[in-house]
Amino acid sequence: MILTGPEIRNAVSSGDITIVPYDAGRVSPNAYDWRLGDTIQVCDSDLDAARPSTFVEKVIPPDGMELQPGNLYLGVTHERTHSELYAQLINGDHSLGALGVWVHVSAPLGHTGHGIRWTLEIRVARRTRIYPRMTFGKIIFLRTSGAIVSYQDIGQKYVASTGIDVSRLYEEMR
Ligand SMILES: Nc1ccn([C@H]2C[C@H](O)[C@@H](COP(=O)(O)OP(=O)(O)OP(=O)(O)O)O2)c(=O)n1
Repeated sequence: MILTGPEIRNAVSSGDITIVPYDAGRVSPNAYDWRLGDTIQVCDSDLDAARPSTFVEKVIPPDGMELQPGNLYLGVTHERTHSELYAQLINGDHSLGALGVWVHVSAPLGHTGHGIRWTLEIRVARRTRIYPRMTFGKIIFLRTSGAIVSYQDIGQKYVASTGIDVSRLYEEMR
């Protein structure tokens, strides 16, 4: 079940959801409107799932950065979110989708117990200028059913994440 905006506000007040920085004005009817962070990693070369990938990190200037179709960009959310109680899903929003911007390629889920600034897998349909701290999408919170398992207790790949994570799939493929 999806949490409504008022329920997100309550959960932030009670500590069941952490959003840092938090702005109550960014709570929408069924979501929290998150922002793009200040840095982005750029990959314009071929990738191999069995090897570490190479990205170049850049600071997004205040007057914006133009993203190119065909490149893969790893961005990061401005906000860190966490909940031991609720699962989270990250997505873009219609305003961004209507510009032809994807905020993830195939990874919407944030596990219970994982406190993160989310890694974004950004692609653009057209050359598109983006800006640091712009509103970039929505995170929704879901009530779970069954015993809660915390991501940080089961030693998964990205548990120590502090920001942008490149794929660590290659570690499984050695
Ligand atoms: N766009 C995304 C999607 C997920 N995550 C974070 C939150 C999740 O709790 C964590 C793990 O996500 P997945 O389970 O989808 O990733 P993997 O299956 O690759 O990793 P693991 O084996 O650790 O579960 O990564 C993220 O930062 N950015």
